[in-house]
Amino acid sequence: MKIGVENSDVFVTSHRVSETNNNATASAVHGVIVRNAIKTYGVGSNRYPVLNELNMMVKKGTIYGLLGASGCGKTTLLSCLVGRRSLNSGELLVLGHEPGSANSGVPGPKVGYMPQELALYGNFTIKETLFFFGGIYNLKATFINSQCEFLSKLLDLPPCDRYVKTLSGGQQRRVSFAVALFHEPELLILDEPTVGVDPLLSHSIWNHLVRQSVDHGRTVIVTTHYIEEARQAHTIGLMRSGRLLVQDSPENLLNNFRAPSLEDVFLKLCIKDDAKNPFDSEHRLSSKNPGYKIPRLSVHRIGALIRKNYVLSFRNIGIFLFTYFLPALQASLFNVTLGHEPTGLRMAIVNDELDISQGRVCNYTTDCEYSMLSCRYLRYIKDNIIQVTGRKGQVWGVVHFGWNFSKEFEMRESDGDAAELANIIGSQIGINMDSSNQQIGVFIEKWLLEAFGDFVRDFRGACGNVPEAGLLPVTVAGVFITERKQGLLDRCMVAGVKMPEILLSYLINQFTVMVGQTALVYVSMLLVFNIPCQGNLAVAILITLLQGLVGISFGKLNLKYLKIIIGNYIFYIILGLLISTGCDNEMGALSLSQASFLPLLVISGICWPIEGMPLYLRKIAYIMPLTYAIESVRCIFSRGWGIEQSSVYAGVLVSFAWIFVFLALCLIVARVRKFAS
Ligand SMILES: Nc1ncnc2c1ncn2[C@@H]1O[C@H](COP(=O)(O)OP(=O)(O)OP(=O)(O)O)[C@@H](O)[C@H]1O
Repeated sequence: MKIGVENSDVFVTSHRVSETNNNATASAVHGVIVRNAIKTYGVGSNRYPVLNELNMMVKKGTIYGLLGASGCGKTTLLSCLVGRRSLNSGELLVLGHEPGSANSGVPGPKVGYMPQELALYGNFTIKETLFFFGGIYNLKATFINSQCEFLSKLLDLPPCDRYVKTLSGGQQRRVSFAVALFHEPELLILDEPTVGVDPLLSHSIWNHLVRQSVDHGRTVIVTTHYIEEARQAHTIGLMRSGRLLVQDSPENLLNNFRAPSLEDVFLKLCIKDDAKNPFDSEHRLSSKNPGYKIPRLSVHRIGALIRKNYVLSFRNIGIFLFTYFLPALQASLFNVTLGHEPTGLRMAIVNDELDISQGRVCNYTTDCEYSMLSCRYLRYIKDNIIQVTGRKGQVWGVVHFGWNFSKEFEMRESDGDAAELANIIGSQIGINMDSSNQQIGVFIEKWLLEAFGDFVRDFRGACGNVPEAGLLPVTVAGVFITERKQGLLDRCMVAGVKMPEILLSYLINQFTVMVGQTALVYVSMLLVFNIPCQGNLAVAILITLLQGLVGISFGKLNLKYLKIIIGNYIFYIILGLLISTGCDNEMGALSLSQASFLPLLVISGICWPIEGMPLYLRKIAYIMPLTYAIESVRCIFSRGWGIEQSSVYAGVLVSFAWIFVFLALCLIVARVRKFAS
């Protein structure tokens, strides 16, 4: 018999969808009930319907074969059934509950899902794969082992210690099939399990499904493009353009349509459907957001995720070791490359005071004698400057002494305020600098001035005068320079894993790695580079660990005689999680992560003091996650300040605040993406 359901024609003989049916009664008989399901993709003018008032009833303990052309919406329907997507409107009951509702067990242990894509970890062995999902379902090792043995024989799997990535395509699909059914769920949802497998395997998969339903009373929904193989299903649903054209037993379909094959039935239905109204129901779409339920975290699921993360990390031991030692390596590299005074800077010395007849030898006395004072001054210039004679070769500048420098200097000393201008000019040391490199120029000028101070101090002392009286009335204090990663996910989620559990497991894994990284950084800084910590080292380590939750950055602190480089990780791991939550692929996440690193580094005052930025940028700089943290560590290391100082506790508070902000954003982005897709 034929029943018209609103504007979609659905032929129902064995099951009639009655709106007056009591849900409880229907659920007792039906494993899955779908009523008036509407699902759209896209937003605004790009919004298009994929499920169009679809109605479907799957009796408990039966096999339902969902057939339809590519793109008709089968996978979308299944993903709504397993709770990975939400309907825009309509009613969905799986095992008597709305998917995702409390105690529904869907997603969770009541459903076994085999997605279209492989959705297995290639670096896991078959056994590790089953143990990982077993951990998520909280199954005992003895049960997993016995199932592993049983399914190996049943599905003719390769030895359990073989890596998934080394298996053939057909073998991988059998492992994926084993993962869907090994925890013996009430409901099996299989998205094209027989695609790309040989007819023999396809036959054995169907035989197994029949046994699962007949012998164990399990409900099975299976999609396939191969219409004839679905003859073994109890019910067949023929889907087209987001609607079910018909659902009935294969025998009834063949009889009712007087067709020799199911393909012919489908063909007749399609021709009939084409004569009907075109697919357009957009005007009836309503928006229904089921709202966000705060999921309960499970220790065994988090545990399984953490073990999985560790196993996968250690399988890529090269990359793991690289990332583990990277902060210490980078910190060391920063320490050996940045902040040191430049050496080997060539300066040309043009000394006209030297006597050509005496071979221009630069001799001087240490007495109070106004003779060859230019040579006496030159001996105080730091070894960082290489003095070369004449103006030959590549030099950073020229230091020039007049022919009568010592005498002019003496006259200027004795005449004081009465000294003549010519005399003053004659007693000057001429310095001409190549100003193409500002930092080097600053260093050289500073050293030449320091040398002059030392020279005056020495000479005046030798003459019995107050040494400091001849010094320039300027002191230069310490200069501060502050320098600081999807089917698999779906499968885990259908198994009951919650987004916060995934985030938490990553945080725990990364945190343990980070503790080792931090230890290495501190050992190299304190013991190898002998950077002293004037304050409480524990607070500095706490800030580093808090900051470290998201990657690596460096803070370089240079105070007069010391340099400190600290690796910061926590902040960047969370930033990485946030980026990967919002990205569809690893390359996108990596690119975003890299792209965000440098701006963050620059704006946090690591490369250049914040005080040198425009005022509007300073305000932004101060709310950046690294700014206060670096300042705190600097205050602890160089000033010896404690946690009671606002500059120190601000770093701790700001680090905590950013961790919570980013974690909250990760969950919001994951939620928005679920509803947008
Ligand atoms: N995340 C998505 N965002 C936007 N459109 C999507 C998304 N997923 C699927 N679609 C579109 O929805 C339609 C139905 O896709 P779906 O995967 O449900 O079809 P299907 O019947 O399972 O196809 P196949 O048999 O080829 O797997 C297709 O037009 C597809 O391009």
